[in-house]
Amino acid sequence: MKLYAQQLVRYPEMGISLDFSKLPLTPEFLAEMQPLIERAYADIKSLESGAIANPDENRMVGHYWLRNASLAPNAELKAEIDRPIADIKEFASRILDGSIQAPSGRKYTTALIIGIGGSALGPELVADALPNTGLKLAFLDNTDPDGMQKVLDTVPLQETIAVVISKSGGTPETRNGMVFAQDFFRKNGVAFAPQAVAITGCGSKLDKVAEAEGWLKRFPMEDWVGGRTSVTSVVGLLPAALQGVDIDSLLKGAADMDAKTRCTDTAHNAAMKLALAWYKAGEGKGKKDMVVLPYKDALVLFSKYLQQLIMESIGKKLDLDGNIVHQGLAVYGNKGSTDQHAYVQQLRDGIDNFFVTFIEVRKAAHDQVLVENAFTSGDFLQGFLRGTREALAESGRASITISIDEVDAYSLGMLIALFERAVSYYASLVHINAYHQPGVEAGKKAAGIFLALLQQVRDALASTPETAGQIAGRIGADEEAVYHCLVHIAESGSATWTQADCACRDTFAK
Ligand SMILES: O=P(O)(O)OC[C@H]1O[C@H](O)[C@H](O)[C@@H](O)[C@@H]1O
Repeated sequence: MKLYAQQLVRYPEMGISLDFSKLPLTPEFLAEMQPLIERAYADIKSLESGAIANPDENRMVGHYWLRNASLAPNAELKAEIDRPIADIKEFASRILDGSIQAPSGRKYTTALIIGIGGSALGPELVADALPNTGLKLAFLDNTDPDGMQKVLDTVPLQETIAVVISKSGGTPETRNGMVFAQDFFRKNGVAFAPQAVAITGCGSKLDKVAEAEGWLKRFPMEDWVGGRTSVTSVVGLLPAALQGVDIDSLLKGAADMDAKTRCTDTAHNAAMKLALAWYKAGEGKGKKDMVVLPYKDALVLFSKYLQQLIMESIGKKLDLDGNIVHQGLAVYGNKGSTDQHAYVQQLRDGIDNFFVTFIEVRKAAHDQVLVENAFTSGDFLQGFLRGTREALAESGRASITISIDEVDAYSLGMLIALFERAVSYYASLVHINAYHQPGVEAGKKAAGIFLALLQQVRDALASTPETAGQIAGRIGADEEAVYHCLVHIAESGSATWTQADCACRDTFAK
């Protein structure tokens, strides 16, 4: 049998196949990995049965139940899944058919989604990948005031429903997005609360604000769903339903992939094979980055989505026994064949520190135009995919190719579940906790310290010009940090800044 056929995992009834022939999982490698493979199957089984799979936060990890509620360990949890889905569908259909109208009396046409990280990347992926037959979606996914203003300037406020998403309900960027949007609504004479929906944990800060202000609707978010695996929860499903996506199809794609990759026969388990390929490529230590190259514009955000899913899950300092391991799997990518005109040069000829995951989409709805002789654009796209894959292989560069028939709600659900499960398996293979993110806290704490210093520096600014060093000396703070506070204060218009030849002699005054 040819290698490409030997190294293929196919689920023809689902329209997906994975070709590992350019990163072959040899019988010897599989035999060597068998003990770890068995551990990974046992781990995912206990995770799906409701074990505390996130020991640090003492939480169950239940995103797989979201697409098959019967797996949830008890009736209460099962109801927590079924009820919101019915609720989402009912709410979205009433928004779409106009039976819930904006206070202006108009039908809603736009949804402004406010969230960040796991509370934005999934909805953004779905919004970009799938057709829009319902509301137009716009996103505030950062605390950059100029970025937010740019988005707000495009939304018709009197027919815009605002959906604020935060699992914790306390993420500063999302709170800032909400306050910024509220301010914009107010300045334009539109009340925010009657057009606002919250998706958040019960009793969170956001939940309390939404309740106190009488927002249109609050959807609870379960504590056993992590942000980066929340796209098949209310976080992803409500925006998708508002966009007009068939959310049952999305869930079905994910459920079917879950079912296929629950089997312990590795030869037929696409997610386990994916995890094993990652392991093989990077020797179980993440020594090679994963470049994601979807040859379909609709999937351009997929690499960004996978970046969080994989890097926040796998990038860990400690293993489950507390040993320092500094695990990780770096992910980047854009789309083929655009990348061929950007960084594929390095992939082919430069440093060999990566493997590629090609994503091929077999069908194209608009491929009737002959662009050269008998060839269409789609022929070229296919040619570039196959050509790049071969050219990389010729120079010894490994790749995996995932092929799907088309990008629709079903196949997107399928891809999301495939990678979620590969992450679960890979985390077990390398023995780390995939479901916490302790490292993220360090940046948040440091930002808090900066803000406290910013206030101190603002209060300390005098009308006589002083250098950062002089102010730092007066308030007993670090000179470099004070300098950056002063520049920020000056650039926001609250101080004058006289620049000297050398930065350390710059002076600042009120
Ligand atoms: O949904 P939220 O609680 O607002 O969290 C949004 C995001 O922020 C955090 O910093 C985490 O690192 C992410 O995993 C999370 O998705």
